[in-house]
Amino acid sequence: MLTTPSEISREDLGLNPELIRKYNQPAPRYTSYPTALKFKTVEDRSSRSALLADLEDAEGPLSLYIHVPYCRSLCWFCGCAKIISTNTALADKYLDYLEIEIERYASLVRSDRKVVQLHFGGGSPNFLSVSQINRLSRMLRRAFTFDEDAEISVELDPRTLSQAQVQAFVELGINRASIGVQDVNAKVQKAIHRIQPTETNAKTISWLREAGIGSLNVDLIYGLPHQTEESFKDTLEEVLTYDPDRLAVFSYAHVPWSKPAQKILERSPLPDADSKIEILIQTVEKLTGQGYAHIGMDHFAKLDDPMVKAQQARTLQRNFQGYSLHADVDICAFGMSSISQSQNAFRQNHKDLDTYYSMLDEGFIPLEKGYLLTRDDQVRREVIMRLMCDLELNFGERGKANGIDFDNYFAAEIEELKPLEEDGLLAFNDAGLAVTPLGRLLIRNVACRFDAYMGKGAQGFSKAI
Ligand SMILES: C=Cc1c2[nH]c(c1C)Cc1[nH]c(c(CCC(=O)O)c1C)Cc1[nH]c(c(C)c1CCC(=O)O)Cc1[nH]c(c(C)c1C=C)C2
Ligand SMILES: C[C@H]1O[C@@H](n2cnc3c(N)ncnc32)[C@H](O)[C@@H]1O
Ligand code: MET
Ligand code: SF4
Repeated sequence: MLTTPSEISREDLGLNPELIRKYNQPAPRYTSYPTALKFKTVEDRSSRSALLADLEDAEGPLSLYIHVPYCRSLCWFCGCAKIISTNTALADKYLDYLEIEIERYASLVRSDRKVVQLHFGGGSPNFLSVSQINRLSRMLRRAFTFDEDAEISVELDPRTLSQAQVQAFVELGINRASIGVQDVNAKVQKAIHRIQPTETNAKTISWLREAGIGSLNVDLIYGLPHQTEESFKDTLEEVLTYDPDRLAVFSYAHVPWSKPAQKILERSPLPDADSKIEILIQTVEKLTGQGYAHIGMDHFAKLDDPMVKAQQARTLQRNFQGYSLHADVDICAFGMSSISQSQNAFRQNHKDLDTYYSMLDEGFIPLEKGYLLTRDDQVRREVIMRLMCDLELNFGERGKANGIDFDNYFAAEIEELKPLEEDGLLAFNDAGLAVTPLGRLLIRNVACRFDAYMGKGAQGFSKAI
């Protein structure tokens, strides 16, 4: 039986840099299985229809994702799909196309499906002006029916946020917000090209709280230039004074082959692997000592947060937005590069804005890539997702849920997990296995044992720590 320990100490983690180094290998973040790297280019009309087919008669709740790619300036560490501009008018055109896409998509799904979740991500959704936010709100409400209790969340860049925008998002219905802080140290901020004074964060938090937003998340990154254990301790202490409900503390993913601007960071001193491990251990100790649970990987939430309750109830989910409370939803994602997910398929929109526009002009759903899950994919997806969320696996239950004899189906995988038990990442028990606090940090390296596509090459993925 898994418990969510309120405090995790260095000893619990079996601090052994050797061991962490051994397991800190590139592995997917499993926001999907198979990962987006497995998606196949949509070649023709029939493969597009095949990807859309399982939307046609599907029922059940919907989760919507809207990608707003614009940002006013470039953070050199950034791994997201974004376009840098200060020209707000660009977003008018973007909204014109989002409107086409939303209407075209909505005509494919049953009109009695209710939206239980809506997330605005980016880029920076607060690149939009107040009137643009209002317009987006109208088009979503026109196309879809929202559940009264829908969870509506937005990612905000505090540096460019106004109180009027907060108000507009509140009128749209947001009840959760996530703000990018990354690091509060001035030297680090200069090195990453993101100057964000403390007062800016404080003002943002107070606007959001005053507006009645009950759930706030703060994003931080460790592994950035000039960061040390000492400097990151200050960042954590400062951010804890904001009293966020959730924290995401990401390991800096250095992928200069896909994000060339990250090469600029190579000119500054980056913490080495051992310092990153120290920073992470300190983070887990500090946050779990201050009333946060370690959900797994990079996520922390207050002990009374619904996310912690969902984890205890084994109902937590994992998708492209990270961890989520909504089970059995189809994700309909709109905008450049966004990824949709339904029972049997993943669909990704074009990552190039002009192509995204021209596909919509030509009357299509602007898909670039997609993937139809095989039966084996579905089994493995279920097992990997439960492991990532529950931090344990009940072999009997997983077998039953997937109509397989688990021990038989995964005999080779179970064998491969034995060395991980010896190294203290997990423990086998009568029912199956449970991940240890050390294993939580390396959960993607545990999960990838169930990934049929990992093989020898894990190219393109970042390391866990
Ligand atoms: C706000 C921007 C986003 C971040 N992640 C995503 C978005 C929209 C979603 C996303 N992240 C990844 C994929 C690919 C599919 C997958 O592997 O599940 C998608 C659709 C993975 C990913 N994210 C980063 C890298 C380097 C990779 C690929 C390799 C890997 O799995 O490690 C960088 C990165 N981007 C974001 C974060 C938080 C992050 C790393 C911590 C934001
Ligand atoms: C959405 C969140 O993703 C995080 N983020 C953006 N780019 C990277 C990267 N290269 N590595 C790790 N985290 C990143 C930031 O913390 C941002 O706020
Ligand atoms: N763009 C915002 C920020 O950096 C939101 C998180 S990054 C997608 O603050
Ligand atoms: S971190 Fe946020 S604000 Fe910075 S470039 Fe990336 S998406 Fe834009």
